[in-house]
Amino acid sequence: MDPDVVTTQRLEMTRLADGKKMINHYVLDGRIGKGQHGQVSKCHDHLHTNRIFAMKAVKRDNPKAKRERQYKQLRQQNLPPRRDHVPVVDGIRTAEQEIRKEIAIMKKCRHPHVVRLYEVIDDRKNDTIYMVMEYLGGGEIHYTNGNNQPILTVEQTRRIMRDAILGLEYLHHQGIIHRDIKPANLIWTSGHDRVKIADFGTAHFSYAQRLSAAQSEGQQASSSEEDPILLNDADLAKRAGSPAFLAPEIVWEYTDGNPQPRPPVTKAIDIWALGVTLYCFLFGKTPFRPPGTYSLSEWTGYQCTCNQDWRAPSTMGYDKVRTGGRHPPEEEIERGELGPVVIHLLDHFLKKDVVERITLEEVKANRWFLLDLPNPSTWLEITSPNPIQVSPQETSDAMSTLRFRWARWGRSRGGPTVASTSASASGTNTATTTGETTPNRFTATRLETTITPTPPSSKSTASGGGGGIAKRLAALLLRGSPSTPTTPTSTSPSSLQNPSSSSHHSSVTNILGIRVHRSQNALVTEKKGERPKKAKAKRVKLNNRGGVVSEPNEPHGLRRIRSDRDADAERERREKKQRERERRKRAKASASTQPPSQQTTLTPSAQSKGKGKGKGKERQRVEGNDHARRESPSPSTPRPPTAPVSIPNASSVHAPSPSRARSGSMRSLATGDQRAPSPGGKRLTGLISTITHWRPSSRGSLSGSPVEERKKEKEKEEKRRDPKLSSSISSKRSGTSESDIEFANPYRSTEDLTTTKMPSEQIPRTNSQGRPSPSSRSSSSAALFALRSGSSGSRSGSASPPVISPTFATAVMSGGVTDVIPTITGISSSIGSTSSSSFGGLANRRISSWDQGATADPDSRSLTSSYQSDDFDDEYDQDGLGVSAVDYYNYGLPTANGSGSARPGGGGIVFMRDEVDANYSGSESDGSAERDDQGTYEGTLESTVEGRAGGSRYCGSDHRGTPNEDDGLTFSTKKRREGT
Ligand SMILES: Nc1ncnc2c1ncn2[C@@H]1O[C@H](COP(=O)(O)OP(=O)(O)OP(=O)(O)O)[C@@H](O)[C@H]1O
Repeated sequence: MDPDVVTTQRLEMTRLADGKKMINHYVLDGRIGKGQHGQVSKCHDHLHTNRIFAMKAVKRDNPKAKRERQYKQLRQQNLPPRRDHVPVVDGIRTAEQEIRKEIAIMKKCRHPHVVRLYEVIDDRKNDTIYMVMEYLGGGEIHYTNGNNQPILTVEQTRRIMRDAILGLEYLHHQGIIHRDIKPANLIWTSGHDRVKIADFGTAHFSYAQRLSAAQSEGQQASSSEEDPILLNDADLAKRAGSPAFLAPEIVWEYTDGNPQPRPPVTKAIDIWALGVTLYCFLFGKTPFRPPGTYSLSEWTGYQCTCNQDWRAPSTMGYDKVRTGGRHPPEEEIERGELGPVVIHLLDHFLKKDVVERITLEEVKANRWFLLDLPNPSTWLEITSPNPIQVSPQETSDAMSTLRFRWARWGRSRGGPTVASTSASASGTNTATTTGETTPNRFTATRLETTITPTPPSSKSTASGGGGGIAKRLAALLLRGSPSTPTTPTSTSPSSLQNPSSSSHHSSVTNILGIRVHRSQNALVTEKKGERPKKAKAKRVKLNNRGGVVSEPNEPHGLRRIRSDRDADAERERREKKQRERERRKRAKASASTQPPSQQTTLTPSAQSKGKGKGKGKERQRVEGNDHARRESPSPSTPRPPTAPVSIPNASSVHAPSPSRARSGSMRSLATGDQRAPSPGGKRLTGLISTITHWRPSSRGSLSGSPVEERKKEKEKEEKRRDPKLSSSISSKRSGTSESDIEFANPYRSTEDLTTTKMPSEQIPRTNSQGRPSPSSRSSSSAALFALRSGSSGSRSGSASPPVISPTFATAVMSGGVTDVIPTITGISSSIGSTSSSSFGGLANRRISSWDQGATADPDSRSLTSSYQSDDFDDEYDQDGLGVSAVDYYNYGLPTANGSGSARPGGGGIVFMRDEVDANYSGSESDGSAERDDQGTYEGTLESTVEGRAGGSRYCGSDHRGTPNEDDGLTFSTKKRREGT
């Protein structure tokens, strides 16, 4: 309900000196239209003469409407013919009832393509009700020259139709069925730059539809008290509208043979009417009339509507575009020839079978409608009244829930900037074990922006809401008919590097949903509690190996959030690991006798020291690049052996990222570069889902590797020292431990899912020090998080916050949205690295596919195996906050200059990223790279985000919630730990 609609119960009528009539403060400037229910006058505010309105005056007891009702009763006896554009209204309703219904419906509407109601002057002492509306100076759309020839070009038709579709989509989303869509009710604005839907005299409010739409939004449908005069859905079957535009299901009784049962009357009647309108625009006449007739009886018209096919003249539009006939050849449609494509679309508009009729979603995605749009996917998303959402129920079996709040990351870190985020994007994941830069092997695709045809025979749901998830996804992912498949295009380098570019936003906007996943490209971590000196030594060591050192200002340090699932399993793993660790300690003690040359390392890792689980988490402080540079590797420093990895078809597969840090790894959120401040600092709520599921399979994957060799040596040593222990080890090894599991390489079987090869120029380079660029330090668990603000997104205003969309995740994983995350290396890589394997898994709602993605590739296995399951930073965990920073990317309408985005209170996408301190050498001071990271991490988690948007485009926040006045968005996380 538009709260801005004023109801005035006092009417004052004044005659001004110039003879003009003034109603309250509105001075009438003359009549601009007259309809069945009343007349419409132009008027202006007498105090503000530049404020112009349209005032519709409707008599409570409208004699004309009364006559019309009587006339209708006569018509039912098939008596006199009538004009086919004059509305008919079945049912005995008084004029006052009609006008009240119209007012009630208009009060609900606030949309750029729906005429807006400002004020209702309803004085009970007066027999007329006045509706003050926005003034549309362009008048109603004329489409014929009076000789049944079109006067609109095909291009003009498309633009008009696009506006009408948006308006109608909005109405349907509100539960409103217009029932009288026709050219005369589509009115131009003064500049003829926009068309709006008017005349809600016969509109119908469908409780069922509203309910459906509301449910999809997680909102409460308005109560009947709020909508006292709205119709029962049974009224829909009554004939209302203009005869030539009535759908077959409304006049179903005219169908030859009178088939049973009667088809349902739904919002599809508006789509039919829109199809008839389209036909009118294209051909200058209505479609269902016998050839050669200019006027026809209602009965004849209905007969035609129900039983005859429409004809397609050879040309359409004022510009006489060739149509290809009623049934144009398939090849021409597939080729995208304008005429055939439009006829094809019209064919789907005018399906007599309501089930076969096209839906508005499909219409919107039709390539003809998208033709001149600079960015169709953006347009589709931002014009959608119903963003993709998945109910909590839909995700519950895959995820558990954690809530977290936005808080400011304010510790030793400087204010993170988008620039730094951007800078990091050009980097890469780095295989620190080899000391060489490993290119990001992610393949990036973007959602297609080329035009694809409408899916030809999608079913129309009878009373569906604004948009089903599946349909939305289908539209977003496929957006086209099978005959003209979507062609993924590789993301351009620029789109990957510039988050604020328009292309970036264009794709971002195409995805509303939440996807958080854990990447496997963590490199090395620092251990909590480790003394700075040691950390420094580690960094040096890593540098010497060509590793990457984290910057202290790394803004994306979102710490890991513990899943509340698999607690038992996790506990078990911890215990197991503890045992393992103790054993290693012993082994290490014995290994210290070995000459350093024998102590080969593959993956830098660090061994926990002196602390138990939980509290024993170690975290290495990151001190920054400059520091690291000072400690650049000396030429004499030997490089560690290269990990024996081989990646089949490495250039095209989505290689999982290099290894994650074992401990102290953090998760960060990175969102879009800009976000328009939410008005008034509205709270933002959302849900982040994190899928964490790792089976490092390290032993299996590292078979034959130096690490494995080293382990074997250690075990031998242990065996020598402690035969009992070693026997247990060997017996354990003989079993099928998780880490022994060999995973099939999914890339071979899912090559079709890998998309475009990453352009060589995007392959990250090492920096001048021979290290990978700083950006590669951080790996990412990418989280795409749709933030919504305002009433629908606010905690108070919405029954359900935006939720994760597994289907959306699929879109992400399929690479379709990679270009929305151009600058965050980890994110890009993590998405890219898992896209092929995760696609199928997520499509089937199987999160384990993620795990496969992480482990299937030999490279990833060796690297991800360094990831530790219990890598929480206790220092942070104590306060239960797990998120350390967030970057916040807005999506939405590009601003006028095309750079930023301006969607106040709109959405955003959050990328959750695990910070990986790549300088974590993992080696001890003695040079050994101890791997105590052979465990697995499995689990899923889902976090609810609530944020507060203030003003700045980016802000970090202290993970403990310390607000920063300068920051526009703060967040924190409440996470649950388990198993400690
Ligand atoms: N907001 C407006 N701005 C400008 N002109 C308008 C506006 N609303 C209506 N009109 C004009 O007034 C005419 C009649 O308005 P409207 O269709 O609302 O009346 P009606 O009595 O409901 O008509 P109908 O007979 O189609 O039911 C329209 O055809 C249009 O030309």
